[in-house]
Amino acid sequence: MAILSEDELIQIRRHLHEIPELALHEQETHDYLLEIIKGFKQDYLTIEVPKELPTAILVLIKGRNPQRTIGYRTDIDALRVEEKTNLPYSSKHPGVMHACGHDIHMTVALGLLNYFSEKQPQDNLLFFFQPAEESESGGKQAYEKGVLQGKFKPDEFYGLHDNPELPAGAIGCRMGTLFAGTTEVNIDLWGKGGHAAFPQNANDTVVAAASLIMQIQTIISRSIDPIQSGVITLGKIEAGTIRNVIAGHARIEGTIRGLTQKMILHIDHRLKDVCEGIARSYNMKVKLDLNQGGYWPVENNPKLTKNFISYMKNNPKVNFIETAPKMTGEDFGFLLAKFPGTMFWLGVGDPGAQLHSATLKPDEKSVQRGIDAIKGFLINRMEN
Ligand SMILES: CC(=O)N[C@@H](CCC[C@H](N)C(=O)O)C(=O)O
Repeated sequence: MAILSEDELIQIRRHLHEIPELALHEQETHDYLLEIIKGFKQDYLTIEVPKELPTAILVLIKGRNPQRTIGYRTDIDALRVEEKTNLPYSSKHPGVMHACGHDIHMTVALGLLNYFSEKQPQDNLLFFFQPAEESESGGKQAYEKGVLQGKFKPDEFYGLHDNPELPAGAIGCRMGTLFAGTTEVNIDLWGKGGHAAFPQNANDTVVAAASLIMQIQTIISRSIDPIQSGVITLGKIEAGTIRNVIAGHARIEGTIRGLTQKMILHIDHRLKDVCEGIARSYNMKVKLDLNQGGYWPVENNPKLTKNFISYMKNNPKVNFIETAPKMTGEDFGFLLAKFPGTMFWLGVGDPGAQLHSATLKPDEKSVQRGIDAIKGFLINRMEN
């Protein structure tokens, strides 16, 4: 195979968009990626599917005169979102959508891999197609299961996330923290169900959950320094079965965000206090389960990121935009705590939509522009 044209890349992206899969279940995506990668020139490639993480793919391109192994990571999973774009290549998997743009991420990675499989790089290049970014901490799992060891250990690591607010193909980055750390929150309340007409004989978890949700709102406004930042979003609540039965169980699911680990732990701590208070005042069992997994703050390495920004800023073909930190989470944060590197944004020019929205329609021009900018950076990095 020769170097893929922009049209061919867009066809690949559209196919990936049609087959979104949830974390750790990315089998069709994995098989399609592998089929494409096996179609590339194989002379310098070593391809491995780690048995410890079977939907992942590692591809090492042997360098001409390697001084280091440069890692490039893309995530491959999708979200439980029902697509509403009306695109002819909309998701064929009901209730699941590439609403976070990982189809764009994968296509950019394939474009880079395709280019360097034809034009052997100076350094070794490692491509990591990582499952489970949206949940289940695929990056942390890969690290802890020893997937990124031996010849697959990067000396430095790069990865991107698409950004609908930035123009298509623009590169966004900053020194320091790019993304927040997150903690997944699950709260179960157990009271006593009963007849709607006899609340005195029951212990209503809907009322307790409502009170808990309102008290949680005071954590950000009253317990943290307003100059610092944090978020608690409770995205899901379930309780009861029918209007005239008092619910004996309620469940709330949410996520905590903070730009430093200290802030996340502080919010975690306050949440525990509030849950304990609700348990006491409503006389019911409240179980709080907090799980940070691998969603650590994404801290860019100072030296490598300075070099990355300097290349992007000084390249007249790149629209570089210095960005503020965002409260999105990313399990690349865990990998950047283990390997020095840089995470950056790729603009996909869809300012009317947000990540995770059912109408997200990334501008496909971002794919080729992203490949060109990152390819230029990688070549420059290998030469310096
Ligand atoms: C870029 C992005 O949207 N990432 C996700 C990461 C999920 C974090 C974790 N599962 C949580 O919800 O806490 C995000 O929601 O920011």
